[in-house]
Amino acid sequence: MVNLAYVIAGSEATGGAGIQADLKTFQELGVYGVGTLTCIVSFDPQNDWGHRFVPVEPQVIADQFEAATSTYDLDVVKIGMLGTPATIDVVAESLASQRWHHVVLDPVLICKGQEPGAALDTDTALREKILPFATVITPNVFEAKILSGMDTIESVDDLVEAAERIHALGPDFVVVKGGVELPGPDAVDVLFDGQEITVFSVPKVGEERVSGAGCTFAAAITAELAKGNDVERAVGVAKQLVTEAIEARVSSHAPFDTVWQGAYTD
Ligand SMILES: Nc1ncnc2c1ncn2[C@@H]1O[C@H](COP(=O)(O)OP(=O)(O)O)[C@@H](O)[C@H]1O
Ligand SMILES: Cc1ncc(COP(=O)(O)O)c(C=O)c1O
Repeated sequence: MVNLAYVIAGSEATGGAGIQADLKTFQELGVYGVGTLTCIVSFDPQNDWGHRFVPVEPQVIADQFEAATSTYDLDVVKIGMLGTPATIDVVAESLASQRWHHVVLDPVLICKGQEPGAALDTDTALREKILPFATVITPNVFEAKILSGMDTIESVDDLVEAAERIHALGPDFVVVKGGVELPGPDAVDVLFDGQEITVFSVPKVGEERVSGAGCTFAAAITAELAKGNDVERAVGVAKQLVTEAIEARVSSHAPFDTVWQGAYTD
């Protein structure tokens, strides 16, 4: 039987993050990936090679959704970067038209190419319109602070408190990722299912933030859920895969500091 997973996310032109990383991760885990593109992120030579962000027209997003869901029976979806309130509106309407077994939300707020004020609008729209669909949400420390209202997240106890607060917003499962942001030797994530906390911890691979790690992690959770695994097992597989991917990128001396290239090829 072919397992299918769906992703609604943005393109990150170097292939390290975004829908490219999502689809590669699905493939790596033996799941057929179907994708709907929400925005295009590239580098802007006019702006110190910072991010250039272009949203896809809402109607085109709706059309892609219709094509994907009328062709395949999709009931597990990952939501990555949406980017604007208008995109969030159309994705929320589309999600409401189907029944989902799992909706994995990676609450990417904005990328560097957007005005800082855009994060607030996007945050409000995500909370109001997409969060109610999420069965699993995977915030990093920055996103967890915004969603939980906590000023600081600096310890495993803080990750736990953030997970509990975010759980109260509605998702069935919350994974708060400490990553390199949490001080200490380990990359720690906590999963809260409303009753129990499970801690996933590995020694940090370097100290730098790795672009694409969050996309790969949430995509791996999604792929494992599409295979019928439970959330705790899916997070365990995702943690192992993302750690190996970061190790591979570091040891392969990828040409770009913050983007892992060829993570799965060594
Ligand atoms: N340097 C690292 N070494 C090991 N694991 C890491 C490292 N950086 C991030 N991770 C892990 O990768 C996953 C994605 O985390 P993170 O990078 O915080 O997400 P995001 O890309 O959303 O900021 C988490 O499981 C996190 O703990
Ligand atoms: C389209 C897109 N999606 C997602 C992300 C977030 O990537 P991650 O959190 O995995 O580093 C980025 C970051 O640049 C992006 O450009």
